[in-house]
Amino acid sequence: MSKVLTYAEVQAHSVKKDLYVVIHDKVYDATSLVDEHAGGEEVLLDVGGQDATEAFEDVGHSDEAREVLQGLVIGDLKREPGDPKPKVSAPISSSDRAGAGSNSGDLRVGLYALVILGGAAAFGAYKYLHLQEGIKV
Ligand code: HEM
Repeated sequence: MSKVLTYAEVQAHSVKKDLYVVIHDKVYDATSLVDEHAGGEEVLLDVGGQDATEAFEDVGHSDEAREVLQGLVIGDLKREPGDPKPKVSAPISSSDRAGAGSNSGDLRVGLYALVILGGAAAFGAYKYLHLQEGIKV
């Protein structure tokens, strides 16, 4: 049973004994987590009743942490005009990563070409200089 909460409703739960956070526009009840959180209670209290997406993602939480998160979901956030904007526009999905991968693949091919051409040029220069030295002697 998934609820829809407004940002104002989430903000009303910002104390240790009643702590909601928003991550990727879903609302989580982090109350039970406060005492067990490996990152400490302070960081959770800091984002209590607010959008914690950026803080959560910046830490680079493990898949296990994401599973814990799934167990805490209570509903979806309904953004209303005037509410704070999403901190991070979209979760980094595997398809995004694949896209980035192919881009860096292109870049890598370019870099290889550069290294090979650079090597060839250096070899040519070396040979040329050697030849000149040879003529001088
Ligand atoms: C309600 C959502 C959250 C859940 C379910 C959660 C869960 C966890 C878990 C399971 C770990 C252990 C390491 C891992 O598996 O990645 C962890 C570590 C950590 N978390 Fe969170 N966390 C949440 C929110 C936050 C937020 C908002 C912050 C803010 C900065 C934060 C900061 C940290 C830090 C700094 C660590 C690393 C601790 C260490 O490696 O010593 N977490 N969290």
